[in-house]
Amino acid sequence: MKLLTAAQTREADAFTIKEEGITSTDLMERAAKAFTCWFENKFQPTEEVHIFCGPGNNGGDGLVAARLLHERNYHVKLYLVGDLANASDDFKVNQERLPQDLKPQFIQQETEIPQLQQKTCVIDALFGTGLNRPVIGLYAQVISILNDSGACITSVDMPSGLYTDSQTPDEGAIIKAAYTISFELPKLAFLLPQHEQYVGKWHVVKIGLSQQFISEVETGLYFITQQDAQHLVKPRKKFSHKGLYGHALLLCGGFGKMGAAVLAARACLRGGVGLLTIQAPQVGYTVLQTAVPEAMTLTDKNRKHLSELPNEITKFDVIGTGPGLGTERVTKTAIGQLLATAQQPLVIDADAINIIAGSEKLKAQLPKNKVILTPHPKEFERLVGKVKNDYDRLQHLREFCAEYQCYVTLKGSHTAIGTPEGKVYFNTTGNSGMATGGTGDVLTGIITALVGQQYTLEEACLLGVYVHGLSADLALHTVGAISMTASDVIDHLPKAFLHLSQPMP
Ligand SMILES: NC(=O)C1=CN([C@@H]2O[C@H](COP(=O)(O)OP(=O)(O)OC[C@H]3O[C@@H](n4cnc5c(N)ncnc54)[C@H](OP(=O)(O)O)[C@@H]3O)[C@@H](O)[C@H]2O)[C@@H](O)CC1
Ligand SMILES: Nc1ncnc2c1ncn2[C@@H]1O[C@H](COP(=O)(O)OP(=O)(O)O)[C@@H](O)[C@H]1O
Ligand SMILES: [K+]
Repeated sequence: MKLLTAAQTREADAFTIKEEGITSTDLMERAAKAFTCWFENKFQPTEEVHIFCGPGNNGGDGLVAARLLHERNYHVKLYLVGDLANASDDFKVNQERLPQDLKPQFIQQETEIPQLQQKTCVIDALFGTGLNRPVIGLYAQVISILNDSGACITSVDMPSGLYTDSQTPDEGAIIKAAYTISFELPKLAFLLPQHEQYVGKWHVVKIGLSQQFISEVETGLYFITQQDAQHLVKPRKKFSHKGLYGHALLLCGGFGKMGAAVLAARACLRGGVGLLTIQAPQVGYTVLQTAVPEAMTLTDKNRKHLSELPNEITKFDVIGTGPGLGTERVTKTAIGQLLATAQQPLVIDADAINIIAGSEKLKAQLPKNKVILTPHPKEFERLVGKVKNDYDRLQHLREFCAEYQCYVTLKGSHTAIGTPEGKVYFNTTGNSGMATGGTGDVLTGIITALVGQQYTLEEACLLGVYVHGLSADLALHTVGAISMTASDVIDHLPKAFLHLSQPMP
């Protein structure tokens, strides 16, 4: 599914209005109804609801929500903030439509800003996607007082003051919402960790924006939905055999870190690979043969560290490497050999990334259109240098993928997948239970398995991160976030694949 910029969202609104032959006021009514419907499910009419409206259409939504909630017997207090001489047309229409017994209070100076009790229910309709400069002055004072009050703030479409798709300047005030209710699609800003304190929990409510416009508009930004993931899963054929699902090689593990190889290998098997061979240093032999009996194990000549590639490397369909390797000199040499000789796709993680990041020569040797790198943010910075903020990180992601013609799954709460053509996909599954050692090794195993099964590199990244997060979401029900381990994520992979294999409604 696509993510739209603020400008594209405005175009989508205008297109929908024209296509359906409705007025912008009608669309506003529809949007505010969708918002109110969510709100009514969340908050009881017993509480006071304080609604703060700005001068544009976001404020217009606030006015409609005030009218609708008032009709439903909520105790509404309505505040219209700032100079309303240039308020939008739909704002003015809806100000006229307020019932007689719902009198707004006007806030034109700081002394008129109400002091709210902790936990007071607030709707923030100051600014949405039309924000065009940082919020300062009176609006910033309102935002600051609301934030400091400890009120429970629900933002309409966007937390006011936050830019939709670019870095908000430091001087701009931003609402800290508990909930943000976005119209039709999520916004890029919601997916970036630096905005967690502003966006709170976000939900999307449908307002019937033109599907034709959304399908035709050009964007490089996407988020992965369950439907997308379901479309990717390839059912198995009745007369299939293990030879059809790929022979994967994992070059993983080192002294004291053989667990990483075990996790990657188990995840690779649960990811559906046909055959799996692991090459590991000698200390890993018994561990791997015992912990992962389904896999074949080759031992390195080195006792503690990976130092060589297997002889018959051409027989493997995909090679995954990195988890638990360490960065010993011998291992660096082996990774250099791998990049120089491997003909098959490579899934590169953890210490293999660190080794490559430390050498411009190795970076230049990354084979084009054959590599998936799976760094966490620190590993990514080792590859590209220090980044200034989350937008800068995304820019580096696009540039790196274009320069090296590779795929990168930049891991995080919403893992971002960069492609050589400049697209970025955000994952929507996963939870904080995954913030524990070894979950990244599991992802390496899953993606390696998918590439082995002839998924394209892009498909393997998209399905891999989605199913990885989905497993953790399913694990949440049984083990919770605090106790979750990487092994729990592997244990729930079967359920996750079953979930995605069910026929679509
Ligand atoms: N279009 C539609 O049909 C639909 C739109 N919908 C809703 O509309 C929202 C977008 O509405 P919008 O485009 O009117 O912009 P909005 O976010 O209200 O702000 C613009 C106003 O704020 C002002 N302003 C801007 N920055 C400022 C600042 N820093 N400090 C002070 N002032 C500032 C700016 O003033 P100006 O730049 O002219 O001085 C202008 O008056 C969208 O998020 C959704 O909620 C839904 O109802 C669905 C149908
Ligand atoms: N708060 C979170 N929400 C969702 N996913 C998370 C969260 N924290 C971590 N993850 C996921 O867990 C994995 C952690 O990977 P990584 O840091 O490489 O772990 P390790 O190196 O210990 O294996 C990534 O796939 C990441 O997307
Ligand atoms: K808002």
